[in-house]
Amino acid sequence: MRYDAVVFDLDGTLVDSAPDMARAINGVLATRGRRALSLAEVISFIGSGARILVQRSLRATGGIEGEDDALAEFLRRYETGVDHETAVYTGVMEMLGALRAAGLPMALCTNKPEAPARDLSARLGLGGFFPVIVGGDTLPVLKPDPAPLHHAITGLSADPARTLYVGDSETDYKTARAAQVDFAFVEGGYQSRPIPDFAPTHRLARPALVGDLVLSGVVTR
Ligand SMILES: O=C(O)COP(=O)(O)O
Ligand SMILES: [Mg+2]
Repeated sequence: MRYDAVVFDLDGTLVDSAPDMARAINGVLATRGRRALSLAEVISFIGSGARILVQRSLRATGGIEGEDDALAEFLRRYETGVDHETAVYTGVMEMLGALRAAGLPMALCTNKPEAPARDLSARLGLGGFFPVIVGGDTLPVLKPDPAPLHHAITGLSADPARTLYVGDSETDYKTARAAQVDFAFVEGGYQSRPIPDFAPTHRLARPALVGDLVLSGVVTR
């Protein structure tokens, strides 16, 4: 058994995007007279998409009233600076290059809305690796519903049974499980709590190791 396609999560898996998300949400909070969130707090709120990030941030600083306006302002602020401080994790460009050279089709499946996901990928030089990018607003449902992952796999014309999903969060784990797709958990991303009943197919200390895992053609369960 070897993998014929790989789908990646974005935030906390391929890129360290939390600083720009923190700047945008703290801008929203400042205009409402709320306190600023620490980077660690923001990281703990990432993983379920922009609306949930805004909801959690408002709730943590006094209450969720005005959520729709706050979400619109968050997206405006975020979209004007998606790549100010966001960096691709070490070794990721080389790993993606190696997978592409081996002919593996690759997609992104992120809960970040599709427009900033595409913009960020393009700005960081990742866009060319991913003919398919599924964001948190591409479909009516987002992860952990399995539909976005299935949509990405279908977009690649790949076989779900031979596809690996790579992510950093409980949301990604649940998504892969619901989609019945093998899952490689990348440590050191934005997952700040232990995941209940956690049994990923693979655990990797860093995202760059996806290359060795997939290109070795060996599946260790
Ligand atoms: O934007 C989020 O909440 C999470 O994004 P991710 O799915 O790329 O980790
Ligand atoms: Mg993530």
